[in-house]
Amino acid sequence: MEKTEQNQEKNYNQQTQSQEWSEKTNDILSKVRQKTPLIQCITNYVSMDLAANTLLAVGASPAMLHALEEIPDFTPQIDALYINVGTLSSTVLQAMKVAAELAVDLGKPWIFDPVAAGCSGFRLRACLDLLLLKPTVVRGNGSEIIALSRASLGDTKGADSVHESMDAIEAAKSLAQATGAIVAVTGAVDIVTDGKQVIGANNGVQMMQKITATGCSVTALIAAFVAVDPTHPIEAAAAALSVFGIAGELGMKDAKGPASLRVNLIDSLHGLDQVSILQHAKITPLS
Ligand SMILES: Nc1ncnc2c1ncn2[C@@H]1O[C@H](COP(=O)(O)OP(=O)(O)OP(=O)(O)O)[C@@H](O)[C@H]1O
Ligand SMILES: Cc1ncsc1CCO
Ligand SMILES: [Mg+2]
Repeated sequence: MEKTEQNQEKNYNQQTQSQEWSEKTNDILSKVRQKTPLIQCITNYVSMDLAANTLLAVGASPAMLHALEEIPDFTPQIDALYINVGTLSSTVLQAMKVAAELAVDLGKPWIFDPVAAGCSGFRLRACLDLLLLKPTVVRGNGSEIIALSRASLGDTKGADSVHESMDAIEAAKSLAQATGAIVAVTGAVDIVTDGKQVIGANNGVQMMQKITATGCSVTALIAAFVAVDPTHPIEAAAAALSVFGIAGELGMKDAKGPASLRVNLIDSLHGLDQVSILQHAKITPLS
C-alpha cells in the first residue's frame, strides 16, 4: 500500500473510532439521566456545592453524607461512592476507609480524588492507604498522580498542579498497573488509562482551572458515569471527562470570567443534548 493510502486509511480509522467514542459518551449520559444513580460523596468542604450541582445537572442524586455512624445504614443504598481527600482530617479519613471497604464488599464502585496527594506525609499516607482499598477509578491532576505513583512527597502547589497532564502519562500507567484502578489525569488534555491503553479526552477550556473544585466535580461526574456502566470504567471515565469539558466549552461562549463560567457550566451540563455531544466530543486513543 502507498504511503498516502496508508495515511488515508489511518485517518479513516481514527475518525471512525472518534465517532464511536462520541456515541458511547452520549449513551452513558443518557443512562445517567434514565437511571438517576445515587452517589454518596465524602468530599471536601470547598467542593460540596459545585460537585452536588454537577451531579444534579446530569440527573444523578448527590448525597454529601460523611458521618462514620451513618455508613452502615446509608452506603448499602448507593449506586457509587465518591471519596475526595481535599480537606482531610483523621476523623473523616476513618469514615472514608469504612465506606470504601463496605462499598467493595457490596460490589459497588468507588471513585477516588487524591487532592494535593504529595503535599504532606499525613495526606500521602492516607492516599496510599485508600489505594489499597481498590478504587475503581482514581482521578487527579498531573502532580497528584506523579506523587502517588512514586509514593513520595513531590513538586506540587497545594491543590494545584505544577505538571502538565501529558507529563504524567507514564506515572498514570504505572499507578494503574500497581493498583488495578483506571487512572485519569486532567489538564489541557485529559487522559485515562488502564495501564495498557491510553485514551485522550480533548475538551474543556483553560478558564476551568480558575474555578475551584472543577477537578473535584469532574471526579464526582465520573462516579455517576461509572455507577450506570460499572463494567466499563475506562469508557465511563473518558465520557465523563469529555462531557464536563464540552459543558465548559459551551459555557465559555458568553462567560465574562470564572464566576459566570461556573454558572454557565452547570446550565450547559443540564442542557447538553446528543447533537452537541456528537459535534463537540473529542475522545481519541493515544496508544
Ligand atoms: N489548560 C486546560 N485546557 C482545557 N481544560 C482544562 C485545562 N486545565 C484544566 N482543564 C479542565 O479543568 C477541569 C479541572 O481540571 P484540573 O486539572 O484543574 O483539576 P484539579 O487540579 O484537580 O482541580 P481542583 O483541585 O480545583 O478540583 C477538568 O475538566 C480539565 O479538563
Ligand atoms: C482549594 C482546595 N483546598 C483544599 S480542597 C480544595 C478544592 C480544590 O481541590
Ligand atoms: Mg483536584
